[in-house]
Amino acid sequence: MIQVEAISKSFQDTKVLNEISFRIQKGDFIAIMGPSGSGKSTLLYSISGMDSISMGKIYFDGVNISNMKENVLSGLRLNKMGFVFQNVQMLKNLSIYDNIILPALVAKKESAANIRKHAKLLMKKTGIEGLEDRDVQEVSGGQLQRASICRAMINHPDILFLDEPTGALNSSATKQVLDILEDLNQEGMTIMTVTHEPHVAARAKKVLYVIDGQIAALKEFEMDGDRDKALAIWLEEMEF
Ligand SMILES: Nc1ncnc2c1ncn2[C@@H]1O[C@H](COP(=O)(O)OP(=O)(O)OP(=O)(O)O)[C@@H](O)[C@H]1O
Repeated sequence: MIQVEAISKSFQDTKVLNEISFRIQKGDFIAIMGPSGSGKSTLLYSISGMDSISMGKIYFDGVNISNMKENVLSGLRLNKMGFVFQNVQMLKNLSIYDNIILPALVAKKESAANIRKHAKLLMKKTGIEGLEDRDVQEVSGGQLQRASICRAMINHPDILFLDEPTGALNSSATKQVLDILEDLNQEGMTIMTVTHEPHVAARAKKVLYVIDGQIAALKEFEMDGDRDKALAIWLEEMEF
């Protein structure tokens, strides 16, 4: 689905990504781990076209998006990609429901009835049905993050990008969000998330470990094993 070819990115004189190459296949669930400042978020934002790159190419479904005009790229992001961040970015003057359906209203791909049906389904799936009319300030952090997953999914994206999605959540809210991500992935959604938390990365199928803007190692999990243990052993063996 996405092919990353030798991408580099610099901020002023500092090279933050250094000739990174890899592929994201449909149905992947990839966690990007690595020390603070290693380039994890920059990598996520570069792949998703939110950030420009200095060198290299990124192909999305065979189309080179690294030199696309911003208006074409923003259409691609709206229609094909979903985004979830650590600090939920929702409009405070809209209800939870209106925030969720907003990208669909902007995309204008579906009828109002279909948007409503899809939003209701997503809210049910993520366990936040009944919160439609609440203000953003009237729900918990975990509920708000689940609402942002609904919003990210509303336009039926091909891939979900997440940056530390559980970083601001307590352990039960974290578990709920991770269970949702795992369910979505089992239904076929492709997911890429940045995390520094091993218990989050252990829900993924693959872990990319980034050091100094390069992929230091890649781990593929055996899906039926104890992934928390396998990850801990791998991180220790690799001396990460
Ligand atoms: N807009 C920017 N301008 C200048 N330098 C930047 C900018 N964004 C990131 N950097 C630098 O690029 C490097 C990588 O940042 P990035 O946020 O990708 O790291 P990270 O691995 O996600 O870190 P963390 O785990 O702390 O969030 C850091 O040294 C950071 O200071």
